[in-house]
Amino acid sequence: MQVEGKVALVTGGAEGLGRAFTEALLEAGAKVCFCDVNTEQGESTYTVLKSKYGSDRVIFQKCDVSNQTEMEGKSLNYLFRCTKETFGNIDIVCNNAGIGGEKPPLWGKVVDVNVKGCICGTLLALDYLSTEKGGSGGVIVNISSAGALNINPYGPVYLATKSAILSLSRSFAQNPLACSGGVRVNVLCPSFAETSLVRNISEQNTYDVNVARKFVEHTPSMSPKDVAEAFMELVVDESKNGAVLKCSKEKGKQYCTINVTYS
Ligand SMILES: NC(=O)C1=CN([C@@H]2O[C@H](COP(=O)(O)OP(=O)(O)OC[C@H]3O[C@@H](n4cnc5c(N)ncnc54)[C@H](O)[C@@H]3O)[C@@H](O)[C@H]2O)C=CC1
Ligand SMILES: CCCCCC(=O)/C=C/C=C\C/C=C\C/C=C\CCCC(=O)O
Repeated sequence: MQVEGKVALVTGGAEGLGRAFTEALLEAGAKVCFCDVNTEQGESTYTVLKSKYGSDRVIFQKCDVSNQTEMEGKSLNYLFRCTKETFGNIDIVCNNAGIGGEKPPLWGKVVDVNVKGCICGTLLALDYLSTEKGGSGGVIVNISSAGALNINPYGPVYLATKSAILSLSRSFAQNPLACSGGVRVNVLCPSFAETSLVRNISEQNTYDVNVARKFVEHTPSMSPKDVAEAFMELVVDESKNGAVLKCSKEKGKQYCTINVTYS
């Protein structure tokens, strides 16, 4: 896909990986709407990006991806509508917003943000991108985790949500809604990257926090820019649909094949 002139929507773009994805898309010539629940950080990032890329190429919207109804404030429905109204089309969607939290009552919010937010964002993306519904096709990249391909005793709820994103994306890639509408659906599975999510590992979002921190310390971490490079490959390479791309500091990019049969 030629990214120049295309329109992208990124959730959770105020900082971390979402900000790096937003910048990579802007750098490649796209117009980007990024959203975040954190207005202060979002506005601050917007100020930087606007001065670098121009106010006609980037917009920031406050949005909580776990908000399923218009009544409660800025929902994903609103975000998609606003992006289309501002830029005229949507070609690229990245469902990135995600949080960690293992213990009650936090784990319910983790499911709402990571799973429901990604499902809602994927369904809306199919609606807006599909050629059968007036769109011009395009690509959805959902953000899972390298942990979703394995087990991890310290973050079972977080990793369950990331496994859900993996299955959701691989399944939608073969679904008629996507296939007949010219929409590719790919999933990125990063290992550790230097962001607030990892810096803020605590008793609330991991079991055995000291062991978890040691595990993180001993696993080489990527910069958000490294992860954005892998993300852009899934956007640009039109041969990739249903692709599962793992990336890590030690091994770089690796496409994963998952073979499961029903019998
Ligand atoms: N940092 C890492 O090592 C890895 C991160 N990931 C995934 O990458 C994604 C981004 O994570 P990071 O950048 O590391 O985290 P981060 O905490 O640095 O950034 C996440 C952003 O999402 C926003 N956000 C949180 N809840 C939201 C909501 N309900 N609605 C809208 N925005 C919301 C936050 O305010 C923040 O700006 C997440 O889905 C995470 O699970 C996956 C693998 C590794
Ligand atoms: C090789 C595992 C890569 C996991 C990368 C990832 O998604 C990082 C998430 C970091 C924090 C999320 C917060 C809580 C979830 C808890 C654990 C995740 C794994 C932590 C660990 O010690 O392995």
